[in-house]
Amino acid sequence: MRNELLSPAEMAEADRLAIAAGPLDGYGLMQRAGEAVAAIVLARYPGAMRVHVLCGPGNNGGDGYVVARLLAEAGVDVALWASGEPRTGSDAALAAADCTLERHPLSAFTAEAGSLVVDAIYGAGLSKPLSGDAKGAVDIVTGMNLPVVAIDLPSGVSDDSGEVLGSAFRAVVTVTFARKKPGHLLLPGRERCGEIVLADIGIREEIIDQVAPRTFENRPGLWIATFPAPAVDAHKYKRGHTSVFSGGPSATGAARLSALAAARSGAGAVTVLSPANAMHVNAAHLTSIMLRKVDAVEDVHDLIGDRRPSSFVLGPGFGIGDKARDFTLAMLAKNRQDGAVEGLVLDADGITSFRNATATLFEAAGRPDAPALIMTPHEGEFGRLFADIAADTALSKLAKAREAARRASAVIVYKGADSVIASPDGRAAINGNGAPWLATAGSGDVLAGIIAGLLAQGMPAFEAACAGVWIHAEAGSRFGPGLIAEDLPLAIVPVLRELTGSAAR
Ligand SMILES: NC(=O)C1=CN([C@@H]2O[C@H](COP(=O)(O)OP(=O)(O)OC[C@H]3O[C@@H](n4cnc5c(N)ncnc54)[C@H](O)[C@@H]3O)[C@@H](O)[C@H]2O)[C@H](O)CC1
Ligand SMILES: [K+]
Repeated sequence: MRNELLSPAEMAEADRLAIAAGPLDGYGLMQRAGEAVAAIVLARYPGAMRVHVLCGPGNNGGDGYVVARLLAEAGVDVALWASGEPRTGSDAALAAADCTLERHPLSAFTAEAGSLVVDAIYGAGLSKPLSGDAKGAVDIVTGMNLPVVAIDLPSGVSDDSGEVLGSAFRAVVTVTFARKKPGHLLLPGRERCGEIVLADIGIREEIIDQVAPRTFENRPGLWIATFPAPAVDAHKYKRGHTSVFSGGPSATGAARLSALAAARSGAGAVTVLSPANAMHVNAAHLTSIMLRKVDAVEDVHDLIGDRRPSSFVLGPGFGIGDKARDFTLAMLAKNRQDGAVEGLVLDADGITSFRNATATLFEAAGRPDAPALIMTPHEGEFGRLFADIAADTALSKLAKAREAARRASAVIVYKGADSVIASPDGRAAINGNGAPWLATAGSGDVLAGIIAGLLAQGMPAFEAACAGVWIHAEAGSRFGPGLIAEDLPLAIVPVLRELTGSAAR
């Protein structure tokens, strides 16, 4: 499955390469785009009394002129509303010339109940907040609650960031071309798109390969090739050993949630590392999961020497301070080559502990052969480590995660309803299968555990993080109402079963 997302620049490049390679020229691509949208309208709304096609001045409007012409040719009652004149010689001007329907100014737009709107005002070229006639049309359509089919993107949604510039349509269906764009998945854009239909307009796979996009929709196709399946001769340590640091006596539950999730995700052995004063509390609640006392940094070294855990989780319920920093740096100082530590998932208090010591953390993570560092900040934690990036309003969530990953030499899982996973090598993925049920206490602890469990089984850090986010979201979405974090480790099992089936194929 192809999961690439195209930035506006990459889409323009694909466009240019496709036109250069032929056989379609720019107007040919536009006609294919218009045909795809008209087919959706006819299939989905066969009974629409009237279709209002709203055309802007650019090529998005050009697609709209094609749609208006094709719908009228199919016998639909079409009203055509135009905002601005296409530039002379543009593909949009050709499309407008081929569409002989009477054109009304968008500033005079009115509609009737029972009609449908095709939004072709702005697409990839949106450059500023909607105003004037475009904003007026959004207000009327939204006020009347008319169904909208958006071409490429609902006008007002940025394809780069998913931001709503001023105001935007809320579409029932958005038809986009060649590949989805980040704005289809990032919030609030995702909510404005409705169902997204991807139409093939003749931009071939080789063209996309030439553009070599580095942004992806987070779906199994992105990482299934590295998804672990136990070998026939598996024994427990061969399936990976994950260790999870516990907090003190009154903060042990988070680590156990992580540990359970790591075990469910397939790590053959999992150990909770507990301070001496919390050993009894932890022991009372653990069965298959092992327990070991770890109070000082020497204990961390001993553990790594003796038991060779391949991945760690530090942060959930751990407490903020020197101990978190010392333990983290001790792990990052190990060499991956020795087969010692593959990686560390730093979450919650583990992240916050470095708010005034970011350079030390980033340097340790950037050392060649250091274990992989995966950080899983939500918005607040992200701002603690990357205050300047967080405050930069010119950057999308995608760009923020990417810049943070590069700076920290870490895989960053920037959590939220539209989690972004970014790798220091420049790859990034946007997650789209989340559900509000996942916003529950302890949910993040489970996510950290799943990622660490996958890491322990040899999955590369970026893929493990992507897979962890997707599996966690899928389990939560399928479970639905009533979900609490305790349910999640078991709820991932059916998801894992399906994935293991597809990995074996
Ligand atoms: N890429 C492809 O393969 C294909 C894309 N198609 C369609 O083309 C649009 C992108 O067209 P473009 O002309 O670049 O941009 P727009 O039509 O979105 O915008 C036109 C123009 O409008 C001005 N503008 C933008 N925002 C505002 C605003 N808020 N207020 C006032 N004016 C604004 C600005 O000058 C823009 O340049 C893409 O989305 C597809 O639908 C093809 O037809 C098929 C192939
Ligand atoms: K549009």
